[in-house]
Amino acid sequence: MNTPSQAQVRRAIAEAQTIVVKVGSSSLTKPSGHLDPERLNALVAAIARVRLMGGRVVLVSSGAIAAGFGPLGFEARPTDVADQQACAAVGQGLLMAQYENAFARYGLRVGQILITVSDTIAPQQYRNVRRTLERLLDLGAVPIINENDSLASNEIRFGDNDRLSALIANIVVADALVLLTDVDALYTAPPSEPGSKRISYVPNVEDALANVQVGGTGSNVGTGGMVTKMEAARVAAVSGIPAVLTCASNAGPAMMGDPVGTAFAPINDRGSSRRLWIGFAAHPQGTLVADAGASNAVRGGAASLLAAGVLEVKGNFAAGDAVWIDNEAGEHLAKGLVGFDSEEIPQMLGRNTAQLKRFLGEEYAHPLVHRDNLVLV
Ligand SMILES: Nc1ncnc2c1ncn2[C@@H]1O[C@H](COP(=O)(O)OP(=O)(O)O)[C@@H](O)[C@H]1O
Ligand SMILES: N[C@@H](CCC(=O)OP(=O)(O)O)C(=O)O
Repeated sequence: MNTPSQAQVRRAIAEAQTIVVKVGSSSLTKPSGHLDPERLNALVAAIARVRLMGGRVVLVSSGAIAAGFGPLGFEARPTDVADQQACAAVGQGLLMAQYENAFARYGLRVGQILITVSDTIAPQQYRNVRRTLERLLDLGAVPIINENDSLASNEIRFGDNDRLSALIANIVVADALVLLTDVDALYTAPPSEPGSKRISYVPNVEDALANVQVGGTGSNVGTGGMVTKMEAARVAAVSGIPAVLTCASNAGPAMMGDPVGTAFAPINDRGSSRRLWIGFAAHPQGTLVADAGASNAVRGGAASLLAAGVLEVKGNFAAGDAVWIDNEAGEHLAKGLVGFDSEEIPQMLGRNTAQLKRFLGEEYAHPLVHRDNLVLV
């Protein structure tokens, strides 16, 4: 696709029907570990304006831990995981109570959704998340999403809401992603470094990653810093979704397409949300090893993976799970959703469609991975 101009990207954001807005902890809370109602109310006012003009907004809000540690008597954001989970349990309630009040002033309802990594991986849960979000939006509510910090174990956490917001933008097929933080834009280096310069437009985020020096969080409550925000902008760009990054006080102008913060151009056309999910979220549970012919066909991008071209199956998985498709050298060629359980596949290997039908029955005469469920890596 042709690289759009900054004005085109800003216009696309202004015209977005469905917007995912992500706001960081430092934009909603005070360093003492309490909510900052004034700043939260200002953000709600900006979102309500878009909502009342007919836009659909999904809010991914951090801040549970940062709003909970003060009321629980901690002087600073705790580092112990159980402490953090307890703070999140308290802070999430406070956060939602404040959002509910603030949105109610505009006659708007909010709906809380707490997500774990597995909800974006397992196909059934993914479909449930999607259906609930769509229904909330259809009913005019503002879904407010956070990671389920109190239940997620450390090993299987997103840990930051930046990447989660990009996945949510895919799930709801958003037209724009707005990343709100405590810095007004992306800089060529962390703003604390002398000489760092503000960047107002990133035509290709993958190229920019090589030229920008990104650092960790600048506050005592944020988590991912600019690294995870750039990753979120990259996932959005690759998914065909324009993004803008700026400070929370610029939320209104950012959503209106004004030239604030840093705009990121999409670098691909929009894919189907299902394919994007396979590409970004689905965790492969096993591997199908393709022979040379099947490897070429898969690499060509338009072919299904047939049992006749598969040499080996590895791992335990069920029909519908994601699997790697590797070549004989063990290189990953593609990721796909497999049509059969791992135990069913060995008897199918090397057989063409007619043989599968004759020896195993009609229900086996199908590709192992259909091309619609396959994404090249
Ligand atoms: N190249 C950069 N440009 C802008 N900010 C950067 C850069 N590298 C690191 N940062 C830091 O990232 C911080 C924002 O990330 P973070 O603290 O995680 O915010 P949030 O809580 O909003 O998610 C900024 O305050 C800034 O200090
Ligand atoms: N889920 C955590 C926040 C995680 C996170 O991404 O924080 P931030 O870097 O402030 O966006 C919470 O609500 O405290």
